[in-house]
Amino acid sequence: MSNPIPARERLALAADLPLDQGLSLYSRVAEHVAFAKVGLSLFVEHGPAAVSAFQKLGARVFLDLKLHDIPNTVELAAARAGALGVALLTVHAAGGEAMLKAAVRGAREGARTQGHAPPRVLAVTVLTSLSAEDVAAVGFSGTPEGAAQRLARLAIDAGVDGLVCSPREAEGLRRLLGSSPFLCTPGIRPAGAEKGDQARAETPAFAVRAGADLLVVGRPVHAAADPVAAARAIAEEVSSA
Ligand SMILES: O=c1ccn([C@@H]2O[C@H](COP(=O)(O)O)[C@@H](O)[C@H]2O)c(=O)[nH]1
Repeated sequence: MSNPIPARERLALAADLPLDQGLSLYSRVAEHVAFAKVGLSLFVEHGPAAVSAFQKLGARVFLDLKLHDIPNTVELAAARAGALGVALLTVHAAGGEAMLKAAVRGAREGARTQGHAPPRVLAVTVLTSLSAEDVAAVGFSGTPEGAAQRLARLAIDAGVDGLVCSPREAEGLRRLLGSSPFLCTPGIRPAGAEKGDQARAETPAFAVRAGADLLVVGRPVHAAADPVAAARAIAEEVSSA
């Protein structure tokens, strides 16, 4: 059975490009992709101007800053992000309960001061670039899936709205946490696409069937000979999964 949410609402373009190129690419694929993800490179270079530039194109902005600091610092940063009217904001689950609660509080308060809807705060569990060996080397015990589940439980209990995880972990997180957390999966690679630095990548159809709400795609669209055709093909795969 196909998912009732249109594919466009389930796709985010990772705009990890110079701003002018990111805006131009988003405009071309906007018919298939509702969210533009502003990440570290764009935000370090352009700050809030990068957010407003995508908002002017009609994009819902996913501000992927992966905040990870002491609670007071994260609360202040999340409040500034909330005030920008972003739809989604990321923090690292490994920042711990007090930091996660501070992020949610800050994001809601910042949005309220500007009359915006509060962003969904998403906690990054285990980066999709980490292999099982990397996960062991950074000191997590067990498998990436086990570590993702422990971090996810901590983050959801602290009040975040959703999680960032590999498509490989989405099904287990749905079993553990039910249908309500918003699950966002980067590490999306259409069949045959270059994996690059993504160690725990899967196809769009795999992510949808595993229970992902939002799929993040960057290089498979940027690097395609025809980015619009690539975005359309991913949207069709999402619709028919
Ligand atoms: O665990 C994570 C968390 C965030 N990301 C971000 O998603 C995109 C993926 O881009 P691709 O070019 O499709 O690999 C990128 O902006 C990352 O910062 C992630 O990949 N994994």
